Amino acid sequence: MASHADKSSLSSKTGRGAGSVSRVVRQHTTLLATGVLLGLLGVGASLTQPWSIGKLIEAAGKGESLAFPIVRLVALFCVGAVFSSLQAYVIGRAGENIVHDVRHLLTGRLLRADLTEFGKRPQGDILTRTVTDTSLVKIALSQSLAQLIVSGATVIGGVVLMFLIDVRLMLITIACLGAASLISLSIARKLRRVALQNRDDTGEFGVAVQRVLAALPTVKASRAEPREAARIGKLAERARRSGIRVNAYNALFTPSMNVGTQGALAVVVGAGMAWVARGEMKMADLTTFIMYLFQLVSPLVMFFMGIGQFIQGRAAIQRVDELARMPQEGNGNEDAQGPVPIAPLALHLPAVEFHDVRFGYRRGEEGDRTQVLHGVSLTVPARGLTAVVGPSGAGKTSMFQLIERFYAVDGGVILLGGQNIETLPLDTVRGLVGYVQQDSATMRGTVRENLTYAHPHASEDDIWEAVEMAGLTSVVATLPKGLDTELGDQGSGLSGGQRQRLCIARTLLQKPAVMLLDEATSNLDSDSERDFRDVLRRVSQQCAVIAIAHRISTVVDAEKIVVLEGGRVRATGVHQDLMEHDELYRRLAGSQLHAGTAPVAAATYWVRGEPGAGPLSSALGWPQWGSLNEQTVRLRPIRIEEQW
Ligand SMILES: Nc1ncnc2c1ncn2[C@@H]1O[C@H](COP(=O)(O)OP(=O)(O)OP(=O)(O)O)[C@@H](O)[C@H]1O
Repeated sequence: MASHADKSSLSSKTGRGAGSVSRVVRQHTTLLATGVLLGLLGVGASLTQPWSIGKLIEAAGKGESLAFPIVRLVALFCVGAVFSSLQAYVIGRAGENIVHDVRHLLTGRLLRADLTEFGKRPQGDILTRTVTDTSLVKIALSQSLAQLIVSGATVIGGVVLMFLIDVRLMLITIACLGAASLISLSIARKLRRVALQNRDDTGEFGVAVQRVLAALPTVKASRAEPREAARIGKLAERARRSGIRVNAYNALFTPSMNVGTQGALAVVVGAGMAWVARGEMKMADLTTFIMYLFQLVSPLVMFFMGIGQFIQGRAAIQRVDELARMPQEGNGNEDAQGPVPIAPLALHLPAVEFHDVRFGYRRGEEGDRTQVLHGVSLTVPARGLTAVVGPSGAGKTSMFQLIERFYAVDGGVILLGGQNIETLPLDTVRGLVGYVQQDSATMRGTVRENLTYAHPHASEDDIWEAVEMAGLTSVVATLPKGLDTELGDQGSGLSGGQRQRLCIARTLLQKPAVMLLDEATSNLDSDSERDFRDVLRRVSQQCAVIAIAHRISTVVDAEKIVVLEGGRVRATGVHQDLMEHDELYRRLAGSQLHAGTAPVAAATYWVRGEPGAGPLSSALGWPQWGSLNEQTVRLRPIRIEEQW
């Protein structure tokens, strides 16, 4: 994994460092400039304070009235304090505005990100960049930048005034502070390096934690807790070590400046007092000089710290810019088009057509692809159930993802209601197509929020109709707060089958023109699945339903069945035809059947001890599928190894 330093230098080489963040910052320059101006006014006030103290000492020495010098001094203190707190508020506000806009921009781009590119990045890394790095951007572009300007101005102003007071003392001061600054600069350089390393280490720790949290049940079921704890522990240890190094350099940084200042102070006081004693210098001037020297220390330290912070912040800016440059769906023009009214699809045209569609997932560099679909052509009528069956890895889910336009085809064309989907706005495509995914995504939130996710303004009647159609009414009745029951992450609080039905109800509520069901019934029990078949019948009279069939019973009823193998359409027809003419379909029909009834079938096989009654129905004279009812199917024995 390349370090940030490497990435940073790469970015600057390609000239891509200044990007989205700098565009956001430009929108806040007025507020930032106001903050800096207030800071400079505060600097002006504080630089006149030692001069005013000198005047007070002079007046006291001459026995003049002290009232005016004291009032002037207090007024300068107050003005300085007001400007400095106003500056802190305005700069802080600008910083919050910047971080808000950067996060808003990033979130928008992440939500519209091209899925291929998105899939290449660890989610923990995306989270770190969106949350932590944006905070560093805020610090770099508001606090550190203002700190650099204000403390820089204080240092320059102080140095000039000290030169005016006494050149010899100033040269002594520059020599001492210069030596200390050189040491501090070299420490700052090392500090930056270890701080970047610490950010990398902390980021890797975050990625590892996120990875196990996302798969905690798997970790537990695999008894991998000790291994994961050790692995994450090592990363935490690495972050601790680099954190300690950061701390060590930080601990050296300020004291090295302090030593320089204290050295300068000692020499200045010694030499100055000698010159005062010899009458070569006034006591008031020496006091003023020493006060400037004191006043110089803190801005000087702040200046160097500001440099360190700004450098770290620049690395964060580059990381954020890199994320914001993530390729976008539809070339990023989707939002510009705004919501487009969605017209229903024409009934006389097929709902979906694939014409010689070729597709492969991009891996790594451009051009490096895993070819998945090799010239798929098929037609899905505007009404009725079309089933897609095929062995695992045949490309069934990939076809659905192309219809949803999660990915773009490499060749051929997909038509939705007679129109090329690539020419339709994404919003229209996804409004027309409802998708129940294989791993049925349910989210944290109430059941109602999950149901209305694709159709937030659905009426209560529509919600209950969808709940009823998906067979969820009795489930909702048992929930403590009905539709307003809170679910945990990934919908925990419901069973797998209930979550799946929830996703089906959500898609029904969307009233899509095309409904894609990716093994949507895999978690349903036989009774629920039978009810759902009725639902499918009804829904398929309202729209086109394309189902990746897990259960053979879903396929039996389908108006059209497409058999996919190795990314090619191998056969198309109705169940009976395919059983008669397609060898693979016959085989698949058998194995899908077993997948749904495996435990029963396997147990039957071994208990009965009828090894002769094997699974290859046609070979062993098994009855034709059409003549089987569900009960016969459930009792049919299979070999144990077929489960695998
Ligand atoms: N995001 C991805 N990146 C790279 N390759 C992928 C990706 N998703 C799927 N594939 C590959 O594409 C091929 C087809 O996958 P797909 O999920 O479409 O198959 P499927 O027929 O739906 O399989 P299953 O029935 O097991 O769900 C597989 O070889 C798979 O490894």
